[in-house]
Amino acid sequence: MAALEDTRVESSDRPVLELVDCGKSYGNVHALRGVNLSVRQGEVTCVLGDNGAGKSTLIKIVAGLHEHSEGTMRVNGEERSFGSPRAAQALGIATVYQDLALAPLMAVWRNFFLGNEVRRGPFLDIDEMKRVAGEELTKMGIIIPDLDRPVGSLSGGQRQCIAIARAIYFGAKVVILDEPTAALGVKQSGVVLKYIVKARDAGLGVIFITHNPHHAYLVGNHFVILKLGRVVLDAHRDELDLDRLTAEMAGGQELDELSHELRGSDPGKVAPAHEVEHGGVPAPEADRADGA
Ligand SMILES: Nc1ncnc2c1ncn2[C@@H]1O[C@H](COP(=O)(O)OP(=O)(O)OP(=O)(O)O)[C@@H](O)[C@H]1O
Repeated sequence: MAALEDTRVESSDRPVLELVDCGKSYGNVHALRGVNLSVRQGEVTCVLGDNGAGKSTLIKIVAGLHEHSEGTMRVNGEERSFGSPRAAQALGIATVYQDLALAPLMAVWRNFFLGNEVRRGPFLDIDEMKRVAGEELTKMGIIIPDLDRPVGSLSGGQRQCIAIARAIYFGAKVVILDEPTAALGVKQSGVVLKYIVKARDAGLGVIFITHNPHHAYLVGNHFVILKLGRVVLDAHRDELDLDRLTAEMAGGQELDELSHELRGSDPGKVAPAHEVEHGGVPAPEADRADGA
């Protein structure tokens, strides 16, 4: 499968964000152990993993919500420990959560500036905010004819794109996307995936958290699979194809063992996992929705 487009800027050699041997424990639960991750500008780094793999924990560390308990985190080569989301944002690390932190009843332009309002004296400078929001969204290829529309009336894909555009406008160098396509249908996922490519081409380091290897492979330059808090695969796009990524994500060997077991109990009904299309992964929710 080919990438959506390959017009990206030359990615830099030095990672903008780096985790070295990072770990996080909650009491005696080791949510992450020995995790190495390098995020480069102009690249999409996909972090894949099943439920409980440690994806949310990783996001929380990089977003400044939680401190890591082991290892080192570096931003532009300097060792850092954020302590708060504000500290992460100040270093250009923005997180777009699944629930988006957009206010559904507020207009598009108002959401774009939420928390960073432009004022003229004691008053909000509404004209200026509308002008800039319109200009920026258009520049980033997001066409929303009426900026006074409440954000809640837009499609899920458009909402994701506005949240990403907002992060970029306010100076993000790294943007972390927490399962941005998980709740979307095929068409809307496509809108978001195209926008991820735009963010990458604009020179951002994108961390794309997802369950879906098909979505990851469409836009990713670099793939990391987490399992039970550990990195089980860390590969560049030219080192693996979609089938291998899907099989690794599905736990190829475990699936083969399972299909072997199941075949023992009901022969003829269960195909060997490696013969099941897409490595035996059930069609993701997103792909079953109608995408409207
Ligand atoms: N606050 C917490 N206290 C105790 N254990 C936690 C806490 N947060 C996460 N864990 C545990 O850490 C492990 C990793 O969880 P995490 O939420 O990071 O996984 P995930 O990959 O995001 O999963 P999902 O896709 O289901 O959200 C799990 O075993 C989870 O139960």
